[in-house]
Amino acid sequence: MSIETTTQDQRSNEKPLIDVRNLQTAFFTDKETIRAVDGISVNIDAGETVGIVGESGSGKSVTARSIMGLVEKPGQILKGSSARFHQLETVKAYASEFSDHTVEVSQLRDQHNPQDLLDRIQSDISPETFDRDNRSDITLTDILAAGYGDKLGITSERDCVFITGRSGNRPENITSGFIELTRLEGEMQRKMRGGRITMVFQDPLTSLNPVFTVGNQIKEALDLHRGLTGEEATREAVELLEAVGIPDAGRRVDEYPHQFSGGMRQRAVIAMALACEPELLICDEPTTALDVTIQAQILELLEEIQEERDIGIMFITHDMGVIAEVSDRVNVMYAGEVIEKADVISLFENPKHPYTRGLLQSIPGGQGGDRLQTIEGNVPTPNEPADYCRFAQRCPKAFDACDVVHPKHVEVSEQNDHTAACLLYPEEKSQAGAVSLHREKGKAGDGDRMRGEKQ
Ligand SMILES: Nc1ncnc2c1ncn2[C@@H]1O[C@H](COP(=O)(O)OP(=O)(O)OP(=O)(O)O)[C@@H](O)[C@H]1O
Ligand code: NI
Repeated sequence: MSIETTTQDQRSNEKPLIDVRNLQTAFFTDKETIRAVDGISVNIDAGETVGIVGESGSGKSVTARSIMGLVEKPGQILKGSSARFHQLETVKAYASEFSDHTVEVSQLRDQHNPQDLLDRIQSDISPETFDRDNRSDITLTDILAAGYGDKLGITSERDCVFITGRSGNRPENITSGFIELTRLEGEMQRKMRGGRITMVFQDPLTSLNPVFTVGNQIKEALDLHRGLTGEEATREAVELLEAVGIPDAGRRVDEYPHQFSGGMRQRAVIAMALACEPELLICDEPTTALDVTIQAQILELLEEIQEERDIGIMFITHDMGVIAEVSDRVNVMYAGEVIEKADVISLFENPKHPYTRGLLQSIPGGQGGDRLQTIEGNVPTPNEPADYCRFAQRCPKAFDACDVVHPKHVEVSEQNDHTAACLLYPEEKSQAGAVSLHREKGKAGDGDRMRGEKQ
């Protein structure tokens, strides 16, 4: 989990493992609509750990559940959202197994001009909806991934593997493409969840069944996702338990979860996750319930696993200290939005958003000195698309415009890819200049006021 610029550079031409764009997940209850995740964009490369940090209720878990396909009624991922899974081998396997859910974008491209299609989408959509800077940058692939293809009648609502390039007709000749995670269902969903993408929750008992031995549960995963059974599966289960540092694995494989300590249980859950050979591991507060020593051991274990297996990790926590330890890059969430993103060093050395600064001051021994400061007030529930800054009420730096202009992400330092959504930036502009920049960015057809159509 070191920051290696060379690896970053080598990868810069490639697609990230997962590319989440403008993800919006809302809960439609009788009383209210909760826009739990309101337009976040996050990407993760193979071998990289991306942290998601924010106070309770900021939308971290709903982000994870949306990617996993675990959003349940009355929750819904809204149209305009996209989460593209780019791992080529998996795309090929899906294209082969679910060929009737596959669309050849290069062929559609000959027939359709993205700009014409955009004109045909009724609501006025801004480039921001697609996480692009200009309207002309929006591609056909963006339009399909965000779920507008079926609205336009050029794909079916069941299409989910979008193939952009291949030479010849066979799945093995596919050269690029992605699986749109927000549109998976049924068997396609089951293969992805707990297969290519797995999740580790705060409480290991959510993932472990008390009536089966730990070994049997690992073997079930091995059977389901890798077709291993019998002796072979038992051997692999023991090896996995050894790999996650469980001593005397040959004996413990036949024990039940209640015979394991909390830390050992979480290790067993991680072994179960690894049994599926995931490409992406989502950890939602995996160490929050553990004591500090065990927590450190689990974090170390995750780091080892990652180095060995080159998997991408999304790491969710409300703890800035843990984030500093595990992440390569960090996304700070507030009320359904990512409000600052940067590599971990820039974020901690040079935090920009007043909310990030507030979080850092609340770390014991952190920038607040010995006094532990917490930000006064609570995260508001996002009920409406915001045309103001959701943090303004609690922000020590707020000024008049914060109540009427929605801040957009702008570059805030020379460091690459360090952005914050705050009207104080860019610093080199006057306050009025900065405000009008944010206003302009949000305009482009007032698109984001129109967001959030139900799928
Ligand atoms: N099933 C649900 N029905 C209605 N609202 C929900 C549901 N699940 C989550 N929410 C709401 O979505 C918002 C975000 O919740 P989420 O669990 O993602 O927060 P979080 O950042 O993970 O917080 P924590 O640190 O406490 O785990 C909250 O306002 C929450 O009440
Ligand atoms: Ni959570």
